Amino acid sequence: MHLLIPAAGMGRRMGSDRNKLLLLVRSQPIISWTLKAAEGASLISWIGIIASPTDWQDLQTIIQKQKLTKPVELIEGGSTRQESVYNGLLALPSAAEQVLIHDGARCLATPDLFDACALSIRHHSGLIAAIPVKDTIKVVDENGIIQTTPDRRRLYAAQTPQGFDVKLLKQCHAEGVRQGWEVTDDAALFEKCGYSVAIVQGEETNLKVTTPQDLAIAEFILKERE
Ligand SMILES: Nc1ccn([C@@H]2O[C@H](COP(=O)(O)OP(=O)(O)OP(=O)(O)O)[C@@H](O)[C@H]2O)c(=O)n1
Ligand SMILES: C[C@](O)(CO)[C@H](O)COP(=O)(O)O
Repeated sequence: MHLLIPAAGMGRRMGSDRNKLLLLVRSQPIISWTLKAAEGASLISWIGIIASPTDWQDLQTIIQKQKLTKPVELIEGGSTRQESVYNGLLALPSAAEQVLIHDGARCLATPDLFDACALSIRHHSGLIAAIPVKDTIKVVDENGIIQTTPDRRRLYAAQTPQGFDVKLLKQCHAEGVRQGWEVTDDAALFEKCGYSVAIVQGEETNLKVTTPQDLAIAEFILKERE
């Protein structure tokens, strides 16, 4: 199974002056933890890291240090996650029929979660890891006044890995460019094109390291795993 790791973000919400994926958690860059999990997944055979060329040298050093046994390629990122993933899809080896996409910033995902998604893609052309939401969610208007309270039993928080049939996802990205759709995950493009997307049980600890608080939580979770 081919895996694409979007890693070309700026980390604005982290308030960092460099790509947040190069920040250290338990003395290792965030991206190293993500790569370690991908390396540990038995069904992943190829890894593409989508990143800004300014980070390629640092990434090469990290890859070499980790002595990964799986082939790793660097692919140029875009100005949004959506653009970065599309670049990644276009750079996949021609043999790739299905793909998993996993945020570099979700460095706590386990090898088991990658494998569960890789197994499930055999039965679905689109899937995402997701977990039921724990809070009551409110939909508000532009003035911050609550409009509705959706039934929580039908609400899931989207995570990655997300897995797709490569041909279909490429079509959906191309349609997204034509229509000017701006989305925050690949499942949204699949949904907009009318394809169904299944849910694979995600992991509560599979947080996306977005803010300094997340960095502290990731530090704690990784320490607990030692
Ligand atoms: N142009 C972009 C933007 C984001 N990403 C990647 O998409 C994932 C999820 O994005 P997010 O956590 O929002 O990362 P940033 O864009 O770096 O954060 P922010 O929105 O706070 O700037 C990250 O692994 C990030 O590196 C990417 O590959 N290309
Ligand atoms: C793909 C994702 O991680 C699912 O939760 C998320 O949508 C990434 O988007 P972000 O808005 O850039 O955090």
